[in-house]
Amino acid sequence: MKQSTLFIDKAISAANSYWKAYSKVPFLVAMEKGTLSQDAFRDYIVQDSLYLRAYLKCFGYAVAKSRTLREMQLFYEALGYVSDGENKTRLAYLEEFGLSDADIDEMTLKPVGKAYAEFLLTTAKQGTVEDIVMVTMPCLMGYYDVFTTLVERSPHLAHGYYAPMVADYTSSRYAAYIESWRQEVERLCAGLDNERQAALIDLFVEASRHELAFWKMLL
Ligand SMILES: Cc1ncc(C[n+]2csc(CCO)c2C)c(N)n1
Repeated sequence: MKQSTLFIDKAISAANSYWKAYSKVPFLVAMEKGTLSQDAFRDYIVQDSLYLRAYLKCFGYAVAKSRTLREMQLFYEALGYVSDGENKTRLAYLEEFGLSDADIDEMTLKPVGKAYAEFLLTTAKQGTVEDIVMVTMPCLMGYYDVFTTLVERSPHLAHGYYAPMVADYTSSRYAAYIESWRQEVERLCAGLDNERQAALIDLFVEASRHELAFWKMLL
């Protein structure tokens, strides 16, 4: 296979050791085997709901830091996409546990999730649009990678209790969304000098490390 020269693929290669580990974490293996407890899944939905609030704010910062109207629209749309798309499934699970987003507002992230959220928000506050993009991509792209790997390995996941969640992250709509971000990353980062590119890859790797820690925090 011809090796990709896209900037995003360079970043994913640099974070390869983390990405390879995602689908092997105890939480996901238990989900796959059908042994995950309701308590552990509830905890995930709660922690993830809290995490997503920080994640959404990053796109808010990106809107404010945009240099063109097109960039503003890109991040405004990303905010909408994450808030609507992701939310429906998450809200349905939350409801099943007798919780609402208002309840979540009163809850707190565990230290590992908090460290990830703080890393995202510090980068968003201090950084440029490119920094924000590279720090938010491991979440968006990593989930596609994780859930496509999982259903390939265990096709039954496309049907059971976790089906709505699995469908969200493996759909052709989601695949197209990822593809559009791969191209945006290229437009934004391909022309930057080596030093800037290296710094952006470092941010991507660091966010990937936090993603893995988040998965490991859950079980
Ligand atoms: C810790 C953590 N990391 C990644 C995601 C996945 N995710 C968050 S926003 C988004 C974009 C599309 O809705 C995706 C895929 C998550 N939920 N929680």
